[in-house]
Amino acid sequence: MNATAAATIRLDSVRKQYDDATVAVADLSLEIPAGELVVLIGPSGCGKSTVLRMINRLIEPTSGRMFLGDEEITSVDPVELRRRIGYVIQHVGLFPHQTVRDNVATVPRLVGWSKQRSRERVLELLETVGLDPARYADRYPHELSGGQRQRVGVARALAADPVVLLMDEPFSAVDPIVRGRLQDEFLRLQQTVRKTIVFVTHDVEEAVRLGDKIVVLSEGGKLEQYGTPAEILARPANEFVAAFVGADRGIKRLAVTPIPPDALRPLPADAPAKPPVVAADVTLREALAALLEGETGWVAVERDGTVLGVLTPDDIYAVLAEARAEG
Ligand SMILES: Nc1ncnc2c1ncn2[C@@H]1O[C@H](COP(=O)(O)OP(=O)(O)OP(=O)(O)O)[C@@H](O)[C@H]1O
Repeated sequence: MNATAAATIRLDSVRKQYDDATVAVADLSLEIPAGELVVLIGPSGCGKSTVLRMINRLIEPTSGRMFLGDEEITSVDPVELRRRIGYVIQHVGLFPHQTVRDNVATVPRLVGWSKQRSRERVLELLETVGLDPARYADRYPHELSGGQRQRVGVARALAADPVVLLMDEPFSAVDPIVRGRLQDEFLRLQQTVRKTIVFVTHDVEEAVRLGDKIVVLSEGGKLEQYGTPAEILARPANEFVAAFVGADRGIKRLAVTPIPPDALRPLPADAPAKPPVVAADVTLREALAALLEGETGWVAVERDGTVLGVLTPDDIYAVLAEARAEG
């Protein structure tokens, strides 16, 4: 897929105060690098959606400035701006009386693409999000499952090749299994399209799984920490972040910690012919899952068919304890 260059998003002392004096976002400065997926998390009401909706000007900031690349977007025409920014929300908001094909073609048509170009783009995108166009393009939204509707929502948001994608709890209305699958697909999609994505969730696990970086906000849109998932789990900046990411952050860290090659032990002489095995590039979480499924009490780690060594539960524990001590 031909991707338009992604753009850096910069917020400079952005504030939103409502008429009733509620300060949703007090004074937020933040830079989201081009092509990265940054997740906003924080307790309910802390201003996550407000931040997102200020970026596409569905909510007008009270003060401060916002930039897309070098362009200040605080004062551009909001309708024109929104054509350059994809937006996906929890309940998708597909047009119920339009087919999947027409829903996805909404923005390409608005921006004046030819019928032919729009049609090709729709087919390409449906394939990309895992929906066979022959089966689904002419269905209506009510003829789809929740997960399929969410995929159409993502395809629609990507249709006119936006420079930025804003996603507000896009996967929280589907069951955990479908959510896991959508997250996996979405990560694969991001590998291809490399958009700048701002993703809101209240789910720490989702943030850790998807985010290149995570922004932890507290009430009033106050920035508590901005860092990679591994940094935030290993070294929460303060009590607020530690409490928010949870007492089980050791477990969560498994998902962002690679297998350290120097922690491997030699393959035991009495190893069975088919021990549990994982590839060397998976995380400790996958290694632990494979280990727990087998009966050996360890898991073999291999690269290109060669066993590099084995990992035991004690080794996994030691890696986490070491990282904690460093933090
Ligand atoms: N129109 C409004 N008038 C006054 N206050 C508002 C208005 N809209 C939102 N707020 C307040 O702004 C704050 C931030 O709301 P926002 O929806 O951004 O939070 P959030 O972090 O996305 O919450 P959640 O996780 O519950 O969706 C909340 O305290 C909310 O009550």
